[in-house]
Amino acid sequence: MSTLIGIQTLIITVIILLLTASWRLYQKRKYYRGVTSKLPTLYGIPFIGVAYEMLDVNKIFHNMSMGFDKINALTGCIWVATTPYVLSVDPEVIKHVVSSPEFLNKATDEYTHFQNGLFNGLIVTPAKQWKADRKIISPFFAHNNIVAFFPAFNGNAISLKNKLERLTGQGEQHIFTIIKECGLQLSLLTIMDLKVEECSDTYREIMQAFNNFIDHMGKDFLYGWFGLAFLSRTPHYNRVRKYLKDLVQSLTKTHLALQLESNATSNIVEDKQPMIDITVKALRQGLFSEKQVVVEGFTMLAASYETSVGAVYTCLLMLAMHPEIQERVFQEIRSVFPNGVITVEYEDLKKLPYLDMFVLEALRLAPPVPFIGRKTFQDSELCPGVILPKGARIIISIYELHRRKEIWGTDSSRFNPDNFLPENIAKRHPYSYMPFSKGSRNCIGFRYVEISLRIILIHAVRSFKFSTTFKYEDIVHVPHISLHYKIEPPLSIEVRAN
Ligand code: HEM
Repeated sequence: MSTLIGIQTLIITVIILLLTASWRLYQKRKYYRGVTSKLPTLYGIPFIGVAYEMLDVNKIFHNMSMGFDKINALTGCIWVATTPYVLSVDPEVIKHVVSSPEFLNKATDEYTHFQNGLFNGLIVTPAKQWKADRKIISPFFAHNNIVAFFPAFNGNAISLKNKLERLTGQGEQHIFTIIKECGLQLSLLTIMDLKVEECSDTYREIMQAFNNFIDHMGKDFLYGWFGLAFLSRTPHYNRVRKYLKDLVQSLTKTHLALQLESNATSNIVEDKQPMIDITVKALRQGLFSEKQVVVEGFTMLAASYETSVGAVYTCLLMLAMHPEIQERVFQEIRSVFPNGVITVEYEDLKKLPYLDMFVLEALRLAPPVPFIGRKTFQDSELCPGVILPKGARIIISIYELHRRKEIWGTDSSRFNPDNFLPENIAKRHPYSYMPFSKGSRNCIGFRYVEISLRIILIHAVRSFKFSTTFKYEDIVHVPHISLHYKIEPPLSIEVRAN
């Protein structure tokens, strides 16, 4: 008898839960009817939406591309579980989104992995606080400050070159770890003013902790799509997080003491200012709290490292996979540095237009940040006739935008630096290409990386010839915190005679 009552109670509970969930879904669909009646919409299965399309990470970019083909439009709406997302690869819509103040907030669901108490700085700062924070940090990215870091950029590129040299003549080798080591060293130096000896235990510890942390964040990001982010928050994640937090906190304290000691009121600006000097100065002026100094430092460290190392690896890979293009890049670099490269100056960078085109094309086909997401904080017009209600999420797939056939032609996936000949650029909408996003909330570090990346390539390409047996067509990109490769192809490195 009691078993029967138990079953009855269970059935009634399930029915009530189902009815409540259905009612909430109905209300949500009603709330978004103004959008879904105007934009082509993929509803998928009730309560699941098209989430099943995202289960296989290796196919996400492919499925997204198919999705746009299915709706036969450049802007549409998809339901993932019970949440609608407006997706666009329409340059005109994108222009409006990234330039309008009502879209300045980030789509919090897509950035949950940043909310770990360390990384939740400028990238995810709510719009109302973001402008002031960005202004405080921006002197680090001022032209003169970046140029003052040229010796650091050159030193780092030489360090990478020396490490690659040890792999020459040894067949195909995995070089991504080496690139990451050098990338982290550069970020620690320019952002945290921390120079760590390569063979030291501290260096190994930081490297390991940082990579572990990024791996955890990657899981956090992928699980987060299904509301399961808590699965990634393991005790190990917390330990690594604490180690890194303590590290940045102690660096902050040291810098604060140094600044106070040297001259508490001095306004003399050093020739180059690592970012920590700028944020600690803001702390002294009462513009930042100590927590903000730590969070912004860490955010910058991670934002610069993860994206830059991906860009360096992609560029070397593209050179290896396209020998004729590599030869052109090399010949151009040789014409500017006929006797080899000792150091690269700012003026040298202006003499390498083909290298520029090559880099632009590499970031087109493998943009390190493949998606960006925004959220409306009031009802906002997306495009004529379509009003997004408050709280609507908009995803811009930079990856897909950079490959649309409507924009880049029928062989849009082919690696072709000529896409960036001035006459070809002129034919395209300016918002067809945006590896660093656009508008006021674009990548604050884009000049930093444009310069540091080119310096690395100049040193590397002038010294070595890269090749690989891995085929360009077999590359599979997967989303992580930044764009990753399902398989990271190994490269062969040979020393150039001259
Ligand atoms: C190839 C390398 C890089 C690429 C492709 C890249 C791309 C991007 C993109 C697309 C955004 C916009 C993100 C969004 O709206 O969600 C962004 C934002 C940002 N990037 Fe980068 N980035 C790169 C390197 C760097 C470097 C080197 C730094 C720092 C030294 C940096 C710091 C930041 C920060 C702090 C933001 C947030 C800006 C804000 O919201 O005001 N990035 N980046």
